[in-house]
Amino acid sequence: MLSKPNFPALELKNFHFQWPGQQAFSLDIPAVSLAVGQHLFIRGASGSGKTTLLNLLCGIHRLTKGEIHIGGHLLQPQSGAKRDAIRARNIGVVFQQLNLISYLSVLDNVLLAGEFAGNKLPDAKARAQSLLTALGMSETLWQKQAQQLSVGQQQRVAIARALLNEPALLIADEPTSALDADNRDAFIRLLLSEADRCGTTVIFVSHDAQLADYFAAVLRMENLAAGVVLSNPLSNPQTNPQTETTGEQAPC
Ligand SMILES: Nc1ncnc2c1ncn2[C@@H]1O[C@H](COP(=O)(O)OP(=O)(O)OP(=O)(O)O)[C@@H](O)[C@H]1O
Repeated sequence: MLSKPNFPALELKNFHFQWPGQQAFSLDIPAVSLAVGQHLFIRGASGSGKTTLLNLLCGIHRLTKGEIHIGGHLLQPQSGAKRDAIRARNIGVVFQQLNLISYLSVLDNVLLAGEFAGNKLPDAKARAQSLLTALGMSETLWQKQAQQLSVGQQQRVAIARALLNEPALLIADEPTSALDADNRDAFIRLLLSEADRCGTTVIFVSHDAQLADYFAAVLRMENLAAGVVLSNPLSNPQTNPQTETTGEQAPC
C-alpha cells in the first residue's frame, strides 16, 4: 500500500445544499469524517439526493454553505477551475455507465485520468500497466479498443482508470445496477480489494440494500442530518471483500 498523508480521506463541515430557487429539497450534514481506507456505503430511495450528493463531493455542483475537504485539500468553497483541478488529482470516479471512450485502447483509457490531472505522476504508463495487471487484464488486452471488451473487462478498466492518480477518494455511482447478482458481487469485491491495496477510500452509492453487507460503514440519506456514519452490524470480516485479494499483487 502507498503511504498516505495523515488527513481524513473526506471531511464535511456544516454542509448545506439547496437547488437555487427551490425550498422543497435540501441536503444538510453537520459533520462527517472518513478515515483513509474506511469505505462507506450510501443508500437512499429514488429522489433522496444521492446523485446530488455525489456531484457535490466531486465538485461538479457548488455547495451552498459549508466545507468539503478531500485528502486534506479544500474542495469547497473554491472556484470551478480549482474544484476541477482538485477533483482530477484526488478523486477517482466509477460511473454507472463506466464511461470508457469506446474507440480508445484499454491503456489509453486508463491514461486519460493522468492527462486530466496534468500528468502529475511521471510513471503513469508503468502504473497503468501495473494496475491493469493486478486487475487481471493481461498485456494482450492493453491495445484492444474498449468497445471490443466484455462488460467484466470494461469494469476492470474503469477501476484502473479511477485509481491511476492514487486518489484519496474513489466514488462509485451505482456501477452495478445493470449486473446480475454474481457479476455484481465479483465487481464489488474487485473494486474494494484493489482500493485497499492502493490505500484509497471508497464511497459506493446504491439503492440496493444488499450491497451494504460489504461495507463497515453505512450512511442512509434519510439520516444525513444526524451527521453520523453508522457502523454496519451486518458487515462480516470473514466474507468482507476488503480482506480479499485478487489478481497479481503488483505494487499499487
Ligand atoms: N438540476 C436540478 N435542478 C433542480 N432540482 C434538481 C436537479 N437535479 C435534481 N434535482 C432535485 O433534487 C432532488 C434529488 O435528486 P437526485 O437526482 O439527487 O436523487 P437520487 O437519490 O439520485 O435519485 P435516483 O435514485 O432516482 O437517481 C430531487 O428532488 C430532484 O428533483
